[in-house]
Amino acid sequence: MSNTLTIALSKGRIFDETLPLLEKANIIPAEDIHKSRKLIFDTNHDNIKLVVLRATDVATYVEHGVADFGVAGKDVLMEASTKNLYELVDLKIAKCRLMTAGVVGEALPARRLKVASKFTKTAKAYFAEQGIQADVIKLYGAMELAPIMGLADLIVDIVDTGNTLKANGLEPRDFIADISSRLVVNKAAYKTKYAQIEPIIEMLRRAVDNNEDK
Ligand SMILES: Nc1ncnc2c1ncn2[C@@H]1O[C@H](COP(=O)(O)OP(=O)(O)OP(=O)(O)O)[C@@H](O)[C@H]1O
Ligand SMILES: O=P(O)(O)OC[C@H]1O[C@H](OP(=O)(O)OP(=O)(O)O)[C@H](O)[C@@H]1O
Repeated sequence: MSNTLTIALSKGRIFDETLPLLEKANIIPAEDIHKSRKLIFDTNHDNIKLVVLRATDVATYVEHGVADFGVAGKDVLMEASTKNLYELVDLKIAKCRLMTAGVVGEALPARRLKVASKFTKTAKAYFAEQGIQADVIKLYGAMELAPIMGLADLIVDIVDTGNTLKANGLEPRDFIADISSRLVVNKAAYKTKYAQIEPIIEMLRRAVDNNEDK
C-alpha cells in the first residue's frame, strides 16, 4: 500500500484561505502554486502531495479515493455524492450563505416557480421542503442574469456581502444554509492511513481554533 497522502484543493478563494491553515499543520507546497500551470505539487514532506482541481471536482476525487482528503465548500458538498466521505472539520473559511434571490420589489407569480441555480439538488430539496412547486433550471455561472432575462423567477446562489445581487438589481430573499469550507476525508483512507491522517487533522483543528480566538 502506498503511504503517499494526496490532498485535493481548489484554486480561488478557498485555496487562499486554506494555505495558511495547511502551513500551521506544517504542510507547505514546494513551489508557488499560483505561479504554476502544474496540477500536482510536492510539499515539504516526501509523502504528501497536493492536487489542485476545480472546486466542484474536489469531492469527486476524495469520494473515489484517488485523493485521501480535500477541502471543499459545504455548498459543493451538498450537491455531491458523499457516501464514501467523512466531513471531519469545519475549517470556518470562505464563509457565506446560500439564499434565494429575486428582482428587487418583484412579487412572485401565482404559478409553479422557475428557479435557476448551479445548486440544483439543494434548490429542489429546499423548495420541496417548503411545499413550494418549482422547476429548477441548471446553470453553471452568472446566475444573476436569469431573473433579469426572464429565465427564472428566483435564483439560488451564494451571498456574502450582497454586492453581486445589488449590482444586478436583485435582492436576497430566503436563507437556505450557512456555508463554509470543510475538510473531507475518504472513509477507506481514514482507516488505512489513520496514523498519518489523524495528526494532520488534529493540527488543522488547532489552527481553526487559533483563527477563531483572534
Ligand atoms: N462570495 C463568497 N464569499 C465567501 N465564500 C464564497 C463566496 N463565493 C463562493 N464561496 C465559497 O468558495 C467556494 C469556491 O468558490 P470560488 O469562487 O473560488 O470557485 P468557483 O468559481 O465557484 O468554482 P469553479 O469556477 O472552479 O467551479 C464556493 O464553493 C463557496 O463555498
Ligand atoms: O455577495 P457577494 O459578496 O457579492 O458574493 C456573492 C458572489 O460570490 C460568488 O461569486 P465569485 O465572486 O466567486 O465569482 P464566480 O463564482 O462567478 O467565479 C457567488 O457566485 C456570488 O456571485
